[in-house]
Amino acid sequence: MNLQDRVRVRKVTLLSDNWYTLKTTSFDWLRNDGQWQRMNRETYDRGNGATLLPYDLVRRTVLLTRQFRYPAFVNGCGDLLIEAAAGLLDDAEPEQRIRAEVEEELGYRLGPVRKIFECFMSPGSVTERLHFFVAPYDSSMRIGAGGGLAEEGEDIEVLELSIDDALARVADGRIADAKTVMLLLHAQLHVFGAAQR
Ligand SMILES: Nc1nc2c(ncn2[C@@H]2O[C@H](COP(=O)(O)OP(=O)(O)O[C@H]3O[C@H](CO)[C@@H](O)[C@H](O)[C@@H]3O)[C@@H](O)[C@H]2O)c(=O)[nH]1
Ligand SMILES: [Mg+2]
Repeated sequence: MNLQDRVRVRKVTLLSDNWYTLKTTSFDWLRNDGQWQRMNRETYDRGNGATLLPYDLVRRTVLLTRQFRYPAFVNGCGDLLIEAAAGLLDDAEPEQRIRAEVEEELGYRLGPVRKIFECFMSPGSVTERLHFFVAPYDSSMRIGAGGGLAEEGEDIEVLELSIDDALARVADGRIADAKTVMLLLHAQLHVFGAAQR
């Protein structure tokens, strides 16, 4: 049965329309046992995003960012967060947006990029679909210091790590951002791993 035939939306209420939007929706769901069940779910809509891991196969390095994330801080994170460069699409194409974001945050103008997958990062409450990319980089692509847009409150450090150091930080929890862990494990298996075989 088509999913559209299992959901009957009754009422959508806008709870917050400040920076992004938060809604609560009352709907009926047709359960597997054939019964209709009434539900309420909140959805936080901040649009879709893209993220990218630049890698250097010769030097066995990757480029990451380090920045303050208030929602992580308020949930007990006592350090700046190490993350892959990422940004919201603002209705642009994912590849075009992530290229611009890598220039702003990392200061590199990339050549070809490769899409690897797209994922819902928190599908119980956040609508966002995140597009994942990897791309080779080298020093000739560096066009600036990166750091993000200060006028938007971005205060980003650029971090170049060996892939082994980055993976060690995933293992001991110093890298704890989901998109970044996903990209690094992908790179271990399919980028650096493939290059060794
Ligand atoms: N004033 C204000 N500014 C905000 C607010 N929330 C975000 N911003 C600003 O909005 C901009 C968003 O920056 P981007 O680089 O486009 O996005 P991002 O925050 O890095 O998000 C990326 O990472 C997220 C977390 O991993 C991803 O969820 C997201 O898809 C994206 O890839 C930043 O300048 C940030 O300071 C807010 O509530 N108020
Ligand atoms: Mg960003």
